[in-house]
Amino acid sequence: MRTALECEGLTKRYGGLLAVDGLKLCVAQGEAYGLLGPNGSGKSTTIGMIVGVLAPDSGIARVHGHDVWRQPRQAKGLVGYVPQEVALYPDLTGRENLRYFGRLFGLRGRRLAERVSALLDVVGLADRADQLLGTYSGGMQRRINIAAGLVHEPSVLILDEPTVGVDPQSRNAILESVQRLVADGMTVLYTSHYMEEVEKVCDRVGVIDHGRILAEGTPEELMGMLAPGGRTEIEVEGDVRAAEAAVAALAGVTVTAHRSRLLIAWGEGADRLADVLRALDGVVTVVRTEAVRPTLEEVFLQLTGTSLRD
Ligand SMILES: Nc1ncnc2c1ncn2[C@@H]1O[C@H](COP(=O)(O)OP(=O)(O)OP(=O)(O)O)[C@@H](O)[C@H]1O
Repeated sequence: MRTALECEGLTKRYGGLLAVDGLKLCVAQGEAYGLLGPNGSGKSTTIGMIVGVLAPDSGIARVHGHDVWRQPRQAKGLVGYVPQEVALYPDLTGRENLRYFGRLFGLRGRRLAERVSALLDVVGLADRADQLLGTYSGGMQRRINIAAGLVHEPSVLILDEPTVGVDPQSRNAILESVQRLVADGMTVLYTSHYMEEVEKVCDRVGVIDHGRILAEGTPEELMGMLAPGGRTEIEVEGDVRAAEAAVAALAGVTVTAHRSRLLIAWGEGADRLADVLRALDGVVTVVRTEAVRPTLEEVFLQLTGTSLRD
């Protein structure tokens, strides 16, 4: 496994505020890593130090082994950075905007034209390419911003909350573009405070708060931390309170009732659905049983005691 991106002891203070606190991060080549945390948790500050626009107080960030501060040219050339703010020209078309960024990176002639066309395809905007950027929706402008971050063929793409404030259709288009890039081998660092996004796009997720990674793992691993044995929802017909009491009498099973449904949390390694169904026999009619996946939001709540959307 080759490391594409690594941070060690990365620290940044703003006056008395410790925004990023000794952060350690390692992203393998071809991996999509999600930094998931609420507003103010230190995501943008971390990214600023990785892309070389913010000087760390201490610690180091490396891209393919190049120190971002000691070898900035090599490191920055390998990174495509998509900031939260759209930094484009409204009076140029989408294609002209991308041509402009391509020229900044030394592309000319046919190579530039081909690269721009390919990028318009990646972000799904080929059909709007020759209209003025000012006529695009906010979400479309974000997609051109992503294409601009890719113009110099970086090996690592860093996206800072790329879907904030965009309409659902554009949000899906953005997620699909990132998924396509990952499938084609791009290394991605993706920040978000939406767990369903990092679940969809990322192989591994770090939960960040107060500038520290609190937990790290695949989305499944993070969810497994919450209810080790998983949970099951059982829809019943009849006296749901009597059903709740019958299940509560079983050892090692936690049950709560909501309307016509029982939510059952199993203890570690103990899926006792057969026992539960036996306990319900003659008390209520079981209509449906379904395994429930915990959300990353619940994981975050458990880790930090605060909601992800604070
Ligand atoms: N230039 C600055 N001066 C002072 N404090 C700052 C500055 N930039 C960020 N902060 C503070 O540092 C902390 C981390 O902010 P940061 O922007 O990195 O978080 P974030 O997770 O990216 O949040 P958001 O999604 O709101 O951008 C916050 O408490 C923020 O208020």
